[in-house]
Amino acid sequence: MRDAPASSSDSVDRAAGETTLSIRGLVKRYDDVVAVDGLDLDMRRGEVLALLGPNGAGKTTTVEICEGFDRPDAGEIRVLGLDPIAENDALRSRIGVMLQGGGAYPGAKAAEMLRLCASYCADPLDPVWLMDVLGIADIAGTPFRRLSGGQQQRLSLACALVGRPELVFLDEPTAGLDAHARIMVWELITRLKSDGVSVLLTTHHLEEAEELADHIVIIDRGRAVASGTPADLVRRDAEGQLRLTAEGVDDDALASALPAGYTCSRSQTGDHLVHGDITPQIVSAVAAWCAQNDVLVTSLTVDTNSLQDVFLELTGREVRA
Ligand SMILES: Nc1ncnc2c1ncn2[C@@H]1O[C@H](COP(=O)(O)OP(=O)(O)OP(=O)(O)O)[C@@H](O)[C@H]1O
Repeated sequence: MRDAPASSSDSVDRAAGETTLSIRGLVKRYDDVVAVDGLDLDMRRGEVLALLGPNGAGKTTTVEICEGFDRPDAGEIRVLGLDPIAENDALRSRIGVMLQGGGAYPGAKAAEMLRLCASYCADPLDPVWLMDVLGIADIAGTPFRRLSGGQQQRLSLACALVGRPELVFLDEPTAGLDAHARIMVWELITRLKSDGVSVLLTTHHLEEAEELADHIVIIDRGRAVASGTPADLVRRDAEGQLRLTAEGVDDDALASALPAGYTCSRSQTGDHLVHGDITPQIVSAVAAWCAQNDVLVTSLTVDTNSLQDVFLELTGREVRA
């Protein structure tokens, strides 16, 4: 990445890598609401860590405590080895923060805002180059309040990155972005990672976490309910399973066409799952049954859950306030 933060490593060995963020036993209460309830978390240098969870799960609270914007009620937090409250001055120049909802002066022009952020940094990136990379060069003279939601998001991201941070907190960085802008942000995050920058990202887009994250932690009601690589999570409980995506499948009829002991069920996302010893003959039998019953198969895969299945299984299907 031209003009980007100094490089250190390309890939991360989780066991061996240097810890850039460590959270132990984090608790945060707001009156009678327990926003974070004994959370443990680790991030390594050059790693993209995605925090997933339903609305109100405690993601933003966790991120804001790591940034030093809020005090924990209990627990130990170290960001780049520093206490985010007691050592905030030393920490601030080493991290980048993209808040949910911006945090900008409404009348300030886009380029002015970015130059102001750059002026606080010892060795900033070139603001003109950064606006170009993020596709917002042509709104440089536009006041913040007149920018579209997606342009405001990208400007906030530029402000988070201009100081060449070692660790970046991105709270829902692609919320409200169109497909082109989202891909641009994904490419930028990938480039940051390859330059050794650690990225903590919250998102509601599960495919974003699957695409970008080295490690995912799913949070529910302030607690980590699962963690692992995207591949680990989708393999969870999936051994001996064939997934069929197709309209018009009767699970009982399909099961009765297979040898004794095989069962069929619906997944949380509406796919059909065949359980049992999945052999080439069983895959072939399922495909043959679909052909005989005029069922068009759009996907047939072995031994995986979707991340959405795992997420819904762990956090339930009800909509949270
Ligand atoms: N300043 C605050 N005062 C009172 N309650 C708060 C405050 N900040 C967060 N909460 C509560 O703490 C809980 C966790 O909120 P948080 O914003 O951390 O969740 P989240 O996982 O980021 O949610 P979302 O995905 O909706 O952004 C929620 O019940 C929320 O209402």
